[in-house]
Amino acid sequence: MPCMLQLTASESTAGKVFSDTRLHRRVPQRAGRPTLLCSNKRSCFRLNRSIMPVRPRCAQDKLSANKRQAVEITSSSTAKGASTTALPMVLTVAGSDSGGGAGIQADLKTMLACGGFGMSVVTSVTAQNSQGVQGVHVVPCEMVAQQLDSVLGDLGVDCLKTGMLPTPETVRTVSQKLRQYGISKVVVDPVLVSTSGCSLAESEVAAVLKAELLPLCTVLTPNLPEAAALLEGRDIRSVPDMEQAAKDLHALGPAAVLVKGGHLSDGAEEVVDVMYDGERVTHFSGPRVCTSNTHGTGCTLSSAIATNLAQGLSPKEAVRRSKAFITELLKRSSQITVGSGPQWPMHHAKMVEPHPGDAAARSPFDAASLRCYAVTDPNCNAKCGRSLRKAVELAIQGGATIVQLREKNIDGVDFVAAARTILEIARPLGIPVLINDRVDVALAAGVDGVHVGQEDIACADVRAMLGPDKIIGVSVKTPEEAVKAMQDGADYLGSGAVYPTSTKADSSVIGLEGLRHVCEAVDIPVVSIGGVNASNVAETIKVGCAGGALVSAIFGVDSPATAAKAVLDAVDKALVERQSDSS
Ligand SMILES: Cc1ncc(COP(=O)(O)OP(=O)(O)O)c(N)n1
Ligand SMILES: Cc1nc(C(=O)O)sc1CCOP(=O)(O)O
Ligand SMILES: [Mg+2]
Repeated sequence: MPCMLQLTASESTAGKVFSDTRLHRRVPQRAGRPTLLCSNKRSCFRLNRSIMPVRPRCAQDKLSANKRQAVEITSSSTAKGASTTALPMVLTVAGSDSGGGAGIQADLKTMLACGGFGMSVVTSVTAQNSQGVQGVHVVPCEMVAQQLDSVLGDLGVDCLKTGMLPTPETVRTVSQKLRQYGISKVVVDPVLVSTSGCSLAESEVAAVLKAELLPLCTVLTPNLPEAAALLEGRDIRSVPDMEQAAKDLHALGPAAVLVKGGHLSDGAEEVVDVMYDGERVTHFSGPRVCTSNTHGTGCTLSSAIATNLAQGLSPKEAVRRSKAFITELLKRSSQITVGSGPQWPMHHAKMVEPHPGDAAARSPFDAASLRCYAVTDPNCNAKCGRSLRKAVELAIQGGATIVQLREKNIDGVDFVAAARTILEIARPLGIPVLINDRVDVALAAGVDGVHVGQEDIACADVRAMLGPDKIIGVSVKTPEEAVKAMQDGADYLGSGAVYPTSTKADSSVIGLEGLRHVCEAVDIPVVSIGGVNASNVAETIKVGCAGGALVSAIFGVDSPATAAKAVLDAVDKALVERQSDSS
């Protein structure tokens, strides 16, 4: 991984860094009188002078216009409204981690990865790396206040998060500014001690946090040691203990409390975080990711929550998404080696750059391939006295656009051999061949993909095994299953049974309405299956399908070619009608 260290003065908006030691910039002052800010790498000072207000250079620029509006609002001492810019503006008030894994640095990386415009107020400068914390330099409260004024008085904030607040005075300063600017969305990550055991806050900080900051807080995110510290050293050893702690912390003022369970040593494979919002307790579970790359997880989670809140999500939905984000980030970072100490950071770029399984990392799947989807069946072929190869040949002759080999009674060796003979027919014609259930067979035969159901190997695992370029189809019955499959890297969904079918008698019927809900929930193509034939396939196109998947209507009849042609004609006609209806 390329590592970069830049020595520079910090700029509280994080939009750019001071790169010139004699940088002069005019910034509007809240009271309406412009201020000339002079900064170099050793000092930063403010000169109040009577100079002409600066004319905005890009009057048409929306952001600039919004900034000006924010200035007008704040110059009458009111906080900027959350919707004055289209960007979710997120501010972290925290300590700097020179190692880049936690603190301000992790916060800004997270805000970027989650789609926020990250800004920063530095409360403390720490010298830190993978081995621990070597030094802490507290930023004077006047400078913390000045940074807050710079950001809140000009750019505006949709959500603010706090991290390391090293002294009681820092907590008081931040709380006072939150009240002054009327900041209504506040995430408090009560950073007290570093993972390596170094104290990051003076001992009186917990008491002042409770008295001053928690009453202003929207979501409080303590881990178990932090929750214990805020509750007079209470033992928290189980999920019921966490629930009680969340309720007791809620009584101190936050609208919601998320007690994180990562430190619970109960041997469970799942990590459960517990949230209490004054009405109900919610559990958020995710797999425990086995990795040393955990430095900065608390900062990252709280920043993700802040960015999601800034985007208008409810606290519960913001936490749910942020938990999924951190779990995925931990997985994707688990192999990264940085530094010689015990604690390695995560690499947030892993959530931005293409990853196997992301739609962006794969070549787009052509939904037109699904128009006439022929799914083989050994019983149909036996009944009609045809070999698998002959049956597929006829289906393709008639117009089948994709073939799935659903050979349930065949062993692996024969299955691979059969798949290779089908490839000989299909590949020259550009017809994709998929294997039902068996990822090993698909890999060995080199076919185009796999179709799996809810009881088969999980889609995300299939994607990890097949890589970004193979086609993966997943069977779903509900919108929830559909969204999950899409997120896990499916290219298309098979949804049914739309009508009763004796080919898979145990498949419950979802009907056309069930199919419509699935189609509406996702933006990957859906193919209908279960009792589908040339006479009813058009109905499934009307509710949003890209095609029909058929077993008996193609392979259980005298002429698979004629049957496939009738299906393809019906689908194409229905697609044209759907197109003209919508235009
Ligand atoms: C296109 C398509 N859709 C659904 C299925 C069913 O898959 P699954 O639920 O795994 O059931 P089996 O086919 O394995 O019995 C499918 N095969 N193809
Ligand atoms: C393989 C399969 N999957 C289904 C599902 O509901 O997911 S129904 C089904 C059988 C479809 O066979 P026919 O076209 O003969 O009805
Ligand atoms: Mg299956």
